[in-house]
Amino acid sequence: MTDAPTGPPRAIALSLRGLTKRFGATLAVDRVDLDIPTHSFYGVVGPNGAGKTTTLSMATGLLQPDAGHALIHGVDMWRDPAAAKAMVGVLPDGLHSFDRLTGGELISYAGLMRGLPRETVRERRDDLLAALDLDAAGSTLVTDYSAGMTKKIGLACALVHAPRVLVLDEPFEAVDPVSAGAIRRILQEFVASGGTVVMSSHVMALVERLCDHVAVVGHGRILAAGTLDEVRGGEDLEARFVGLVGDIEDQRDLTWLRQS
Ligand SMILES: Nc1ncnc2c1ncn2[C@@H]1O[C@H](COP(=O)(O)OP(=O)(O)OP(=O)(O)O)[C@@H](O)[C@H]1O
Repeated sequence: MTDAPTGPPRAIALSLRGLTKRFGATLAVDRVDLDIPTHSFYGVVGPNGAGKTTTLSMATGLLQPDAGHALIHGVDMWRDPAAAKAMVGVLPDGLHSFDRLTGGELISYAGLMRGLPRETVRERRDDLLAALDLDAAGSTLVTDYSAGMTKKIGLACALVHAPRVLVLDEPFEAVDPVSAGAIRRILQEFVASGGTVVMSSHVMALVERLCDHVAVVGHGRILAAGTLDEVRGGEDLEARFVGLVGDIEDQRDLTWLRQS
């Protein structure tokens, strides 16, 4: 018996091999292997402290791994960081930016740092501020931004050099529903036009709605990874997630909180 034809294998946009990171006694990421196909919208989910941010930080050149490799379209992030980083846009967790710049200046700075011509930077800055509904805030200092606005300006900085792969840590956290809709549209168009999005999130419904692939991370390891349907295995993602990472073990009642 032969297997049904599945079509040619998709190229890999981001490949992690044996990625490992320890902080003192904590093994935050433990020999992670993961392949993220090109043109996928890939969700990374896991409980608090599972190792998502540490993994994504190593994959994008923000944190040096103790062991292992991260390849962006075949280019090793830690052997050839300039070439690898040119292909990635990153929205880190808790953006530490130059918050005495205005939003517009911050996008321009990101574009110039990426080597774009001034005129291109100007055009893209204005396009991004409009697309993310930040025109009015473009001349406000980032230090005066709300959490959601800071997230949006971080996303604009990640997009300005038109990367092939976007790696986003909790892009929808603290973002209002209208802005979330704008971000969703931008990301969906990015994937439809050939880009790859990797996004961590705690919101299972959002991952089910947006992502075509998902990895579940727990205790620094990949517990399940594949297409959304493969990982769900007929359940909804939340049920599968709880099944994989385990329910909270100590279900102690806070009886002292009861009012009567
Ligand atoms: N700079 C650091 N120094 C010490 N320990 C760290 C550091 N960064 C992360 N850790 C630890 O590594 C583990 C993984 O943390 P990480 O932030 O990657 O998890 P996460 O899955 O992104 O969590 P969350 O969903 O809460 O953001 C945790 O135990 C965390 O306390």
